[in-house]
Amino acid sequence: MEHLIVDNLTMEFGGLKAVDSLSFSVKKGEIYGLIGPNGAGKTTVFNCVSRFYNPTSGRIIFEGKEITKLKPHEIIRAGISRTFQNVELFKHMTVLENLLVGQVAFTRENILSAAFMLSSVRKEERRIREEAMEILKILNIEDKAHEYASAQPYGIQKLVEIGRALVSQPRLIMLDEPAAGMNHSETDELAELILKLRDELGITILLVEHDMSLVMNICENICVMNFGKKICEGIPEKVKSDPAVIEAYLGGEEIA
Ligand SMILES: Nc1ncnc2c1ncn2[C@@H]1O[C@H](COP(=O)(O)OP(=O)(O)OP(=O)(O)O)[C@@H](O)[C@H]1O
Repeated sequence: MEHLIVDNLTMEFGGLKAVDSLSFSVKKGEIYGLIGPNGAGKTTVFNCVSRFYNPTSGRIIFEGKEITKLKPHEIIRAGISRTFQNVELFKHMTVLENLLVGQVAFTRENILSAAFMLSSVRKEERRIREEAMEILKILNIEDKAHEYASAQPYGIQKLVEIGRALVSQPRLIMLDEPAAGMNHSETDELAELILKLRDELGITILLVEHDMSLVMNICENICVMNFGKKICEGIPEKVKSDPAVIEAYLGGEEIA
C-alpha cells in the first residue's frame, strides 16, 4: 500500500525550480531514501511535505488523503513528523524535558483543567512522561534522561532530536541527514535504530542522507534527485550502477 505519494511536486524560489515535477511514492513500512548532490532539492521536498513551504504545484497524499494544504501542526497530527539537518535542542533542559516540550498540545485535557491540576491532568502528565521514557529506552539513552541536553555528545543529541520526532507517535518519519557528524560506530547504531523503528514500531521511514553506505545498507528503494528532478529510482543495486547517478555524483560523494 502506498503510504506517501508525492505527485508532480514543483517548488519555485524566484526563477529557481528547487523541486521540479517530482513524483515518487513510499510504501507503508518501507525505508525509502531520497538522495542527490548538494542543492538537489531534498530538504525542500521535506519542507513541502511538512508544509513549511507552500509548493508551487503538485499534490502530496498521505494514507489516501491529500495533505497539500494542511498547516504544519496538522501534518504532525495527521501522523508525519521530521527531524532537521541541524540539531536544535533546548540546551538548558534535560534530555527528558526536550521530549516533553510541546506535549501539552497533545493531551486530551484542556488548559483550564491543567491550571487546577486535576487528578486526571496529573495522570495525563504521568502518561506523557512514561511514554517519553519509553522512547528514550528505544533510543537506548534512558540513562541520560535527567542530564542536560547540552552536556551530551553530538551523536546523542541527534538521537534526542529523533526522540522528539517520535513523541507525536508518527506513522511516517522524515529524517534529514541523521548520520551527519556521526562517527562510524554511531552510524552503525543509527542504522540499527532506524531498522528498529520500522520493524518494532511499524514506522515508515523517509531518509535524506549523504552517507551512501548507510543509505545503500538500509533503504529498500531510493529516489535520486539532481537539480530538483528525479534522475533515477529503484533498489540500491540499480541506483548504484545507473550512469546518470554516477555522472551526478562525479566529483562529489562516492557511491559506496
Ligand atoms: N527558502 C529558500 N529560498 C530560496 N532558495 C532556496 C530556499 N530553500 C532552498 N533553496 C534553494 O533550493 C535548492 C535546493 O536546496 P535544498 O536545501 O532543498 O537542497 P538539498 O538537496 O537538501 O541540499 P543539501 O544536501 O546540501 O542539504 C538550492 O539551490 C537552494 O539554494
